[in-house]
Amino acid sequence: MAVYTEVSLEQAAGFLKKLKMGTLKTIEGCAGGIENTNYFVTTTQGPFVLTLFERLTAEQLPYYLRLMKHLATQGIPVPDPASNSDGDVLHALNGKPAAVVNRLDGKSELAPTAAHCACVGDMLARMHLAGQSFEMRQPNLRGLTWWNETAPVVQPFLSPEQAALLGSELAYQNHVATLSTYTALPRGPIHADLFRDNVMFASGKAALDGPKLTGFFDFYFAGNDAWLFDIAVCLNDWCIDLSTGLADKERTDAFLAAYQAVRPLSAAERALLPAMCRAGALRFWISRLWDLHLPREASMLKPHDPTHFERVLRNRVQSPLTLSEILPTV
Ligand SMILES: Nc1ncnc2c1ncn2[C@@H]1O[C@H](COP(=O)(O)OP(=O)(O)O)[C@@H](O)[C@H]1O
Ligand SMILES: N[C@@H](CCOP(=O)(O)O)C(=O)O
Repeated sequence: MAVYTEVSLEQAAGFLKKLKMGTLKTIEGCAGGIENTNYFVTTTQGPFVLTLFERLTAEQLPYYLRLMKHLATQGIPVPDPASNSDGDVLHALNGKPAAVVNRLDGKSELAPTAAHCACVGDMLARMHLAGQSFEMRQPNLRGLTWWNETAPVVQPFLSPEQAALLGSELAYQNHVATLSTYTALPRGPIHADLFRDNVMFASGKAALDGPKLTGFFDFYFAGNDAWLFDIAVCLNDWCIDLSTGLADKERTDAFLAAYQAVRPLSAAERALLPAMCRAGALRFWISRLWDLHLPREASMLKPHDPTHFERVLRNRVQSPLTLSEILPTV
């Protein structure tokens, strides 16, 4: 659980009342998540999620919240932030920036099949296309610049062998960023953290006919970047065997076929997918090392295991995706 800032029932009730969101009935700290303080709240108007932002600033937040509103308006299933009477979606509570969004139905699928991966690939491509008309711009704040800044901070905690891998992969990604194929990658708003725990699927009777995706959420790492990076982040989580860190071919093919049925990959994307899979693994290895070794104060906190992404990274270096996986039969 991650609750960094405590909110009392009275404080939440007053806050929701001012937003004209009904009378508070229940409030409960959310399990899962490591970045923000989240509470499930139920009011007379329904179930919502109240988020207090711990890391993000009032300058960065409008991009994420407006992007969610834009995507929701375009028919992509994402939480829609509540506005006040002035149309503002960013509020404040207990000295922290805060937002309230509708609570998505269903639950996360932590053991996805190829069918779940196909649902995510399909919706990710739709989300990328819908994001094209979003006018705000903000870089991916967990991109190459952040990796270059953060690697020296985590490096002292590594063995010589790990430090060598970190150094060589960082050098490789700095080189990739200079390639003309990299410059040619199509770009737009990306989620950048679309892991299994950031997607909801229908549960119970609603799932009897097969997986039904009910939403993407947690857009607080989103930014303008290569769509291919988003694809790589997904492949590194949805299509990896968590016990070995190895890619699962059936799920990889299902994800890529579904994505490409909506938006076929360009030549530059096909060329750089193996490199972006390494980039995606490097990004989360660094951030998990950072979270583990330089934690913030939290009343409830469960850091993720960095060695998992070290292993995924080594596997992505040793066994890059083959062309048949990159271009499955659509
Ligand atoms: N809009 C939402 N609808 C339903 N559940 C949500 C929603 N937002 C967050 N949650 C729940 O809260 C948990 C933590 O949210 P998350 O955004 O992942 O936190 P963090 O930003 O701290 O990583 C999620 O795992 C999910 O169960
Ligand atoms: N997905 C990241 C951690 C970010 O936390 P989230 O709960 O906000 O997705 C990881 O697995 O390292």
